[in-house]
Order: sequence, then structure tokens, then C-alpha cells
Amino acid sequence: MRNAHTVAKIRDAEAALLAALPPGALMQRAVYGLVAHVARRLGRVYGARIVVLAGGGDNGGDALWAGARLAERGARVDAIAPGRTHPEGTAALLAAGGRLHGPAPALDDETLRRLFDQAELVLDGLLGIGGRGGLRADHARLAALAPPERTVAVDVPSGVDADTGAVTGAAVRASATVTFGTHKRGLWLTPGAAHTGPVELVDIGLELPEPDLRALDDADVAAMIPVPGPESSKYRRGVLGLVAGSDAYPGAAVLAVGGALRGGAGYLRVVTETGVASRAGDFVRRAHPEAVVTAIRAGDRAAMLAAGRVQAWAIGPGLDPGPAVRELVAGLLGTDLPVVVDAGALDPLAELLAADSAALRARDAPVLITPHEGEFGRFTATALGWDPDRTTADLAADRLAAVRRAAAATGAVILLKGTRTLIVEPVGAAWVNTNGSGWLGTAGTGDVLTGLIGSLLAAGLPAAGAGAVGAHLHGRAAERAAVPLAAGDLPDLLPRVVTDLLAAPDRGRPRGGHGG
Ligand SMILES: NC(=O)C1=CN([C@@H]2O[C@H](COP(=O)(O)OP(=O)(O)OC[C@H]3O[C@@H](n4cnc5c(N)ncnc54)[C@H](OP(=O)(O)O)[C@@H]3O)[C@@H](O)[C@H]2O)[C@@H](O)CC1
Ligand SMILES: Nc1ncnc2c1ncn2[C@@H]1O[C@H](COP(=O)(O)OP(=O)(O)O)[C@@H](O)[C@H]1O
Ligand SMILES: [K+]
Repeated sequence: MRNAHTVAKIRDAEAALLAALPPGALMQRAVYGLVAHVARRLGRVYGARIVVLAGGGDNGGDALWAGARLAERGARVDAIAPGRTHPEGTAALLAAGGRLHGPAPALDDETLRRLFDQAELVLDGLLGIGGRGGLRADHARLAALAPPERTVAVDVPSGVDADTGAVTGAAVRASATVTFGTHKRGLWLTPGAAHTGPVELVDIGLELPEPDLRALDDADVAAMIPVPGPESSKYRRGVLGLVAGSDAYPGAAVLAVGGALRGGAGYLRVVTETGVASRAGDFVRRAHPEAVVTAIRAGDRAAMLAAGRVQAWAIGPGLDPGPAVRELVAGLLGTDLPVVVDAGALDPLAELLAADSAALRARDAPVLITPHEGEFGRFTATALGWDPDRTTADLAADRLAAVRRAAAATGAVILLKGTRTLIVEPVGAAWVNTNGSGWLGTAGTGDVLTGLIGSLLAAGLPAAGAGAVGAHLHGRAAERAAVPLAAGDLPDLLPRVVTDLLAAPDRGRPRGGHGG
């Protein structure tokens, strides 16, 4: 498990440790990890040309000290400063033979370009967790010039808000980030997450409280995947009721069933909507003979519930939002089972919530909704009366806070899909998925995810766990796909992903510990 903390909590932990350690000791731990990263990446330090971007605070101090250590090992280090610099770090760099250029307003573009062009690596120490608001002009100029493929961000890419991931104006784009003590939430939240590259955590010995945001690793997921035992049967493994697909959209049902068959439930009852034909049912039967299909007339909630006993429901892929689907969603809310609500069932659920804001809180079992950003905007507009434009802005400014507000106000567990899918419980507990790839941005991948999550839910995982594990497996499957990926490729990739996770030697022993 990887943990992220707020800057305020990091400051508290840092203060306790600073009081107990000799001056500068904590910074030297950070520097040690940073230099190790750089040396590993360069392969050889002697003769390497390195540019250090040095802001006025301790983030600049880290970068200057790292520059000094690298200069001692024979690197040629040029520091560029927008203004004043960390005194001890500057003295160490100069004593080791490094050079300091600045303040930035005195440097012409040509000089700066030459330094950046020659650099094998740029260390971005402009701003760390002390940054507030958008970068000032001199910082922004340097951030824009730093070459992303050769830049390592120190603690946080400068210009990315460490708490929210917000980016106002220019921000450094790095090919890797070396972060200290614990992950910062902003490294995991869009838009900031797009600036980090892979993140390496350097342990500096902080004693940290409960995290504010978590990310599952393979070992955590392996320990959570429902695995049948000797006593298992198809019913004991869990039965999912999946309400998906209509004459207009039969394909979505096929994709959702594909995901559901790979999620661990033992039995799958599929309820499709039939009009003049039973297209969705026919499509599903042909593609997935394992699924048991019941075709119902639009809105026939009794027929839906009569499909048989299940341990969880999922509804939405391939359904056209309207009164008929609202009827079905209301029918599912009336059960005492966990329910996943996606796609065409989201607006109908929002309408039910607008009429009765306590509808979800009154249930014992959870409701997990899985919107993408556009659906989240519509859902919160209908259910909570939020202004969609304001919601878009709120998501950019502080994605986690916006989803937390929506989860608390509706009582739903919310899985907000995107580059970094977020899973948030009404009480605020939150997870983020950090794997996957941009190739997932193709029609139908969300339908596969819905089936997969529903299946994990039916197999016994709690709602947020099913969401987080489902998103992780879905992302890992995408990472293995031949590209360009089509949504229909994902179900066939899932068995290899799960097989490998279960075979890993550290299965069942989730990693934990402070800051890790
Ligand atoms: N926590 C830990 O455990 C450890 C922390 N460590 C390191 O300390 C870092 C935090 O250092 P920090 O507190 O000195 O803040 P930092 O990020 O350098 O920024 C302050 C400077 O930025 C300026 N400034 C602010 N906003 C700005 C803007 N928008 N645009 C431009 N400038 C802006 C501000 O200027 P001022 O407002 O004062 O004029 C001030 O000069 C942390 O990220 C990590 O790297 C490690 O060494 C060891 C363990
Ligand atoms: N850039 C990206 N990186 C990682 N995952 C992505 C990216 N873009 C989209 N995804 C994932 O792809 C899926 C898209 O789902 P969705 O928008 O519901 O598509 P559809 O409705 O067509 O099925 C989600 O799981 C989302 O998290
Ligand atoms: K930085």
C-alpha cells in the first residue's frame, strides 16, 4: 500500500523529527536518496552535466545539496536561481566546484537555453511543499524551459500544488519525481499527476498518521482477490445480477458481461431490455454462453428481480436513461444488496436522489456509482443541484475534495473514472488508481469495468475495495494489451493478470508501514 498525506500532516511529522535531530540531518536524508536516484539514472556521475533549478526554500536546498554531492563526484553542476537561494546549500555547491547563475531576471534566454541544452539532467528544486498558488514569473520562465524528458522533480514538480494536484499556469514537467517521507496527494491527482513521471519515495524516517489517500499495489490486490476454496460452489462464490443492454445498445452488455465473467463471481444472471427484438440478449448469449440471460420489457422491475437470487447488482451499461430505467434503479434500491450504478442508470439514480436525498443513506448495503467526469457533472447537477461549470472548475482545483463532497452529500461510494481513477466513500476514505494507460480512453472500456466491479462485489469485497481492485486489474490488463487497444480485448487479458498476481511470492502479505 502506498500512502499520501496532506502537507499539514507532513509539516507536523517533520517538526517532531526536526526537533529530535541535529540541524540539517533531515535534509541530508532526502539528499542522499535524491543523489542515489540521479546516479542510478545517469549510470556514471563523473563528467555528467547537471543543471539545478534552485528556489529560495528548502526544496532549493535539497537540489543544491544534491548538486554539491554530484559535483564532489566529478559532475559539472550549474545552478540557476530565480532569486535568493538556500545559504548552506549554495555554500556547499560552490565549495564543491559548482556554479551559480542568477538571479534569473539577469540571465538572457540564450544563456539559459545553452545551459538546458547541454544538461544531461535537470534537478527541479524551484518549489516543493511550500509552494502557494501559481508560479511567479521568474519561476514560470525556468519551468517552461526545463526539458521534460531530462528533468527530475525534487519532492514535487514545481507549480503542481502538493495537496490538490492543481496546476495554475506553468509547471515543471518531469520524467521522474523523487519525493520525501510520504507521497503528496498532488502527485496522484490530475492534472498534477501528468507532470510527475514515475514517483520514487525516499524514506526519511517521518512518523506519519493515517493517510488521507491510498493507492493499492499488486501485493495488496493479490491479497484481496476472492479466491475459491475447497468448499466453494458457483453459488457460494457469489452471484451477480447485471442489468445491461438494450436493442439500441447490445454491445455494451457484451462488454460488461466479459468483465463480469473475469471478476470472481461464480454465477452471472444478465437482465437485458427487450423491445421488438431481444437483440442484447442474443448478442450476450452468442458471445458469452456462460451467462444466464433474462430478457425483460423496459421498466419491468418485477421481472428483473425475478431473475433469481443474487449477492450484488450492477446496472447501466447499454441502457437508455429515462423513466423505465428509473423504475429498475428504484427496484434495486429497494433490495438490501450492494448495487453498482453506471452509464445509462446514473441519471435515473440522480433523479431518485433529487426526490429523496436520503435514499442511499437509508439503505444498509452500499451503492457504488462509476461516472466519468462528464457523468459526474450531470449526476451532481441533478442529484445535488450543483452547477456543472462550477463542478468542472472544482474538479480541476481539487478533485479529491469535490468527490468527497459529492460522496458525503449523496451517501454513494463514488468511483470517478479518469487518468487517475478515484474511489471515495461517503465517510471520506479515499483510494486512487495509479496504473493503466491512455489507450484505455476508448469506447466501452468503462462497460468492462462495471461488470468486473460488480463481480468482485458479488464475490464479497466491500464496495470501495471492489472499486479499487477492479480499477487496478482493469489498468493492469490495459498495460498488457497490444495497442491500439479495443475494449473487447480487456476481458481476455484479465486471467493472465490475476494468475500472475496470485502467483507472486508476496501474495497475501500486503505491504504497509509508515510512508510506504
Ligand atoms: N517536509 C519534510 O519532511 C522535508 C522537506 N524537505 C524539503 O523542503 C521542502 C519544503 O521547503 P520549504 O518549506 O522551504 O518550501 P519550498 O517548497 O522550498 O518553497 C518555499 C519558497 O518558495 C517561494 N514560493 C512559494 N510559493 C511560490 C510561488 N507560487 N512561486 C514562486 N515562489 C514561491 C517562497 O518564497 P516567499 O513566498 O517566501 O517569497 C519560498 O522561498 C520540501 O518540498 C522538501 O523538498 C527535505 O529537505 C527534508 C524533509
Ligand atoms: N488516460 C487514461 N489513463 C488511464 N485510464 C484511462 C485514461 N482514459 C480513460 N481511462 C479509463 O478508461 C475507462 C473509460 O471509461 P468510460 O469513460 O466509462 O468509457 P465508456 O463509457 O466508453 O465505456 C475508465 O476506466 C477510465 O479510468
Ligand atoms: K520541485
